Amino acid sequence: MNNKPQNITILGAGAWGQALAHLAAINQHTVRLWSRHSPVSLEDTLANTDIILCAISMKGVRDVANLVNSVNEKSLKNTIVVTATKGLEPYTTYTPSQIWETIFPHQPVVVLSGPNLSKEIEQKLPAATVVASKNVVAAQQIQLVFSSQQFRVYTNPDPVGVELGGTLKNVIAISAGVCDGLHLGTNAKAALVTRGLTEMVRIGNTLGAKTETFYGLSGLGDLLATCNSPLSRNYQVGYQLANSKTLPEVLSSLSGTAEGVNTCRVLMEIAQKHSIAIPITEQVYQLLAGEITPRQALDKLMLRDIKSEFDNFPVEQIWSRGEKC
Ligand SMILES: NC(=O)C1=CN([C@@H]2O[C@H](COP(=O)(O)OP(=O)(O)OC[C@H]3O[C@@H](n4cnc5c(N)ncnc54)[C@H](OP(=O)(O)O)[C@@H]3O)[C@@H](O)[C@H]2O)C=CC1
Ligand SMILES: O=C(CO)COP(=O)(O)O
Repeated sequence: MNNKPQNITILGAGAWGQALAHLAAINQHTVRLWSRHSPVSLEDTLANTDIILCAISMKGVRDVANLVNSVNEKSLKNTIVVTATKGLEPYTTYTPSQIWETIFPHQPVVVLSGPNLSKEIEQKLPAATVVASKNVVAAQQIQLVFSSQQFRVYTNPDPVGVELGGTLKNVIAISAGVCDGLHLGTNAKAALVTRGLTEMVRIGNTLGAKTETFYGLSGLGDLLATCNSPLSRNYQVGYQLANSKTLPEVLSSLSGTAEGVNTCRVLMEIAQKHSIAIPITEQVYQLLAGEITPRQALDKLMLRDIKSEFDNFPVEQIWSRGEKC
């Protein structure tokens, strides 16, 4: 394993790109930060790079990946691509890593995702994350690059699960913001987040992710961070909608990207296609579309048909085993 300082190019100089640049610099790596407004060309920025890390918002990932491919295809032979975006592409429903893998089929692609609110990382507070790849060696290499006293990095062999955890929780974080904005209390919030995790697992399983990944840092961990912190932009969207702001008003005052807004639309397409029940996401979708009020969304969730808690574990099964208590 190569523990030498690496040349890292970070694509995207927003909140997350800058925080990751800080984390990489702790271990003496050479970091170049690029955005579409950079004075230095992408070609020059990518010269001799060992690692490309993408922290571009979902809407720009494909364009930027194509740009990287067009300017520097040959010299990227041994380069590891790391993706840190948390979103889904409309129409294709691809995750960011699937876009990178399609455009760079011969490069190792690593997903980096976890409970990582960039404002806390900028304050040098401790955090943990997950790096996941089909290429174990590449994931271990990225683990070495970023591990420090401030940032604890775990590997995971389920890149789709790790990526989807970070992406799907954004929609639930919007609903958690609504819950707090309406002052619905701790019981309601616990119920919402727990049932939200069930929705994440249902979608994740359909898209090929492992259930246990959603109970780790990149799933439950990130869900807890974003559903409980006013630093989360997605949480802020929900909180402010519950305080009578319109979506355009919220988005125009928000610093940075709230990916959950677009992810929610893509999830509705996926759920319809595969007949997956995602009641919380559905209410968030209707709320974002201005079709219902936060109170109406709450009523709809509370008055759904009563059912067993677990999809594949009906309560009748437990009772028939004599475990009723
Ligand atoms: N902030 C956080 O705490 C975390 C964020 N993330 C994820 O990282 C991603 C980026 O988030 P964050 O840095 O906060 O967002 P910001 O809005 O702060 O930054 C977004 C970056 O993406 C670039 N960008 C946006 N659209 C395009 C495009 N069409 N073409 C090229 N570049 C584009 C922006 O460039 P420009 O300035 O030119 O618009 C900017 O560099 C998101 O997917 C987010 O979910 C993941 C973990 C933590
Ligand atoms: O993904 C994040 C923390 O892990 C950042 O959340 P927001 O995009 O909601 O700010």
